Amino acid sequence: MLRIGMLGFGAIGKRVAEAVAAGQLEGTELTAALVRTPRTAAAERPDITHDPDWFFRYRLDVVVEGAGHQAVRDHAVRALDGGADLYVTSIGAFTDTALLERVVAAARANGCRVHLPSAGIGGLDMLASLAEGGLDEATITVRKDPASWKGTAAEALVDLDTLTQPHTVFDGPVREGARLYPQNVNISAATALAGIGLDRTRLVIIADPAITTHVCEISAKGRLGSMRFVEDLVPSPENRKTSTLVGHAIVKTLRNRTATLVIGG
Ligand SMILES: NC(=O)C1=CN([C@@H]2O[C@H](COP(=O)(O)OP(=O)(O)OC[C@H]3O[C@@H](n4cnc5c(N)ncnc54)[C@H](O)[C@@H]3O)[C@@H](O)[C@H]2O)C=CC1
Ligand SMILES: O=C([O-])CC(=O)C(=O)O
Repeated sequence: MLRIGMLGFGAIGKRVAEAVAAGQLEGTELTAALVRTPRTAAAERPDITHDPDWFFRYRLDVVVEGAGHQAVRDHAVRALDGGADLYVTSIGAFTDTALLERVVAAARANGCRVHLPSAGIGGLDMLASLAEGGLDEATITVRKDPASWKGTAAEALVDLDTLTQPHTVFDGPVREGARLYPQNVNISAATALAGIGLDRTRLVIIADPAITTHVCEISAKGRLGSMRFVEDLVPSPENRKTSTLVGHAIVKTLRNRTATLVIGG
């Protein structure tokens, strides 16, 4: 039995829990989940806690983070020191390269692995393959409706409520943009780490009143050729900043862990 600990129980964590409960992840149990604040729901589900010491008392094979950058900073090394493999979705936390190095060192010291899953972005397999031959340039554009940028740095740049035209709220290196928008563009950090890195990958972020979905595009060029990938995804009713697909993608990634036949990757 694969024992999963979930950091976060929102749009992503609940989808993993649903999949386990529905028998869609064979041989897997959701052993415990860690959330930020004490919740009444914890009374209904004793396996959900806000107490890290309680969470880490469980023996876990896998810890899946779907909680945010601070959770990566606070709990990633501890999860690995406990002997679990770690899946991180808040990949923008690794714009802090020293943190990534600490996490990888902890994994190595404990004989564990760190996974940065595709989650909300496609095309990383192709991008990483292109990078094997050397990449000259890579750009990721993240376009979401104005409501998805509420509570972010974009609010200081533009009135999101009265926007009538697409507005570019960031254009620069991923290392800077993924830090500025921690809940919305983790996919840009995944793209950068798969390709030509956090400083050389260009990130363009657009608040677009003409759309109601998340439209993200990767384009890259190198010695082996070029690629262009576009996705157009439905926002999660649980968290508008997150695409509904992300939780499903994590379920697929976890299924690949135990599957006999693995496609892609
Ligand atoms: N790589 C990717 O494609 C994507 C990554 N993400 C990342 O996943 C995170 C979670 O996304 P959602 O599930 O939509 O968020 P959500 O807001 O629906 O749920 C977040 C959950 O994490 C918990 N949490 C927050 N901070 C915590 C902390 N410091 N320690 C423990 N628990 C904590 C909250 O209590 C809540 O249960 C995002 O903030 C983002 O960083 C989100 C979407 C796509
Ligand atoms: O689900 C998405 O739209 C991507 C996302 O929020 C992120 O990368 O943080």
